[in-house]
Amino acid sequence: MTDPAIAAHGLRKSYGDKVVLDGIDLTVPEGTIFSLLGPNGAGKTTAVKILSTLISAGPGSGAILVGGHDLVADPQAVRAAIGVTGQFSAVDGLITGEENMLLMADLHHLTRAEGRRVTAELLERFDLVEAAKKPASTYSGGMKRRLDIAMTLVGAPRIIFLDEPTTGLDPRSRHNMWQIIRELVSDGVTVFLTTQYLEEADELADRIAVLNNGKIAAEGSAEELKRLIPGGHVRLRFTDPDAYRAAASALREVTRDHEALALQLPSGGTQRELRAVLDQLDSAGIEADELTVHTPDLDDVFFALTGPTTATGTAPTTVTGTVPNQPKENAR
Ligand SMILES: Nc1ncnc2c1ncn2[C@@H]1O[C@H](COP(=O)(O)OP(=O)(O)OP(=O)(O)O)[C@@H](O)[C@H]1O
Repeated sequence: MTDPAIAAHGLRKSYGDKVVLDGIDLTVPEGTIFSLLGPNGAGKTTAVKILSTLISAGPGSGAILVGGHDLVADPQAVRAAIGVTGQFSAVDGLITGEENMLLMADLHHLTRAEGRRVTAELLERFDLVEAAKKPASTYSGGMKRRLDIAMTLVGAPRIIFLDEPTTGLDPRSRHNMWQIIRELVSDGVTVFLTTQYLEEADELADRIAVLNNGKIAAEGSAEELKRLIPGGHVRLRFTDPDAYRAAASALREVTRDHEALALQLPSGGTQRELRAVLDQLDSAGIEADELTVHTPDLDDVFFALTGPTTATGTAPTTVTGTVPNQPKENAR
């Protein structure tokens, strides 16, 4: 197995007596997308700034390796391996998109010819050829983000930090950005993504960590995180009131909805659990008109892990633990 792209142990940071990161561990395998989620002010940007050498980690932090280089001992090597696009764009609005790109090429000490080649290639890839000669201040939000990422790629980084890359973008531009991120990863780039959009983490991330009160409250794939939360259920709907009543007495632990002639059973939605329900109905000779499986979504996970109970100091869960709060009713 190759070394992880990012391996941080006991990452700490405080501002005055406010502890922002309270000794968190982060491991991101190469060529994957890792998403750090958390409410406003949880410390996501702080983590990105530390890992990208913009600010130093707090005293007492453990070893932090980025691209295999020690952050403290060799920050230059880390900087050479990474690209960062923050919440505030590096794009200079007074010059054209192309000039912004060429400036980046200069900063990376590319030769003139190489700078022009890379710029042309990236402008093409990010659909900015038509706009290339216009001042960047005239670009839309989506175009500016694309230019920002294109500028980050001039130095061919192996690890990219994207701090809320789609905030403020419309749905189409957001989907375009997701496609760009997927393409980066298929080229072998590692992406460290912070986002407030749970749907974005769900779509993109191989692994997600939820940051709350300075700690990682839970970490896992989107599916693993969803399994942490109670609230999955199976809903059976009937058109025949007799069938509905028969099913309600045949099945245990059901919640009844008389008006809709619907029954709801807690279930993780696994094949085995579904088969058990269907077997019970079969042996009672009942057929449901509709069966739907509802699984908790990442919103439920987020609310459960970052809710008021955890904020008052109750120990949050880990991926193997149990979640203290009940999720909101899953309305989707
Ligand atoms: N330079 C600083 N001086 C003092 N406090 C700071 C500084 N930078 C960040 N903080 C505080 O640290 C906490 C974490 O901030 P950070 O920007 O990392 O959060 P975030 O999770 O990225 O939030 P958001 O989702 O709102 O961007 C906040 O309470 C913030 O006010």
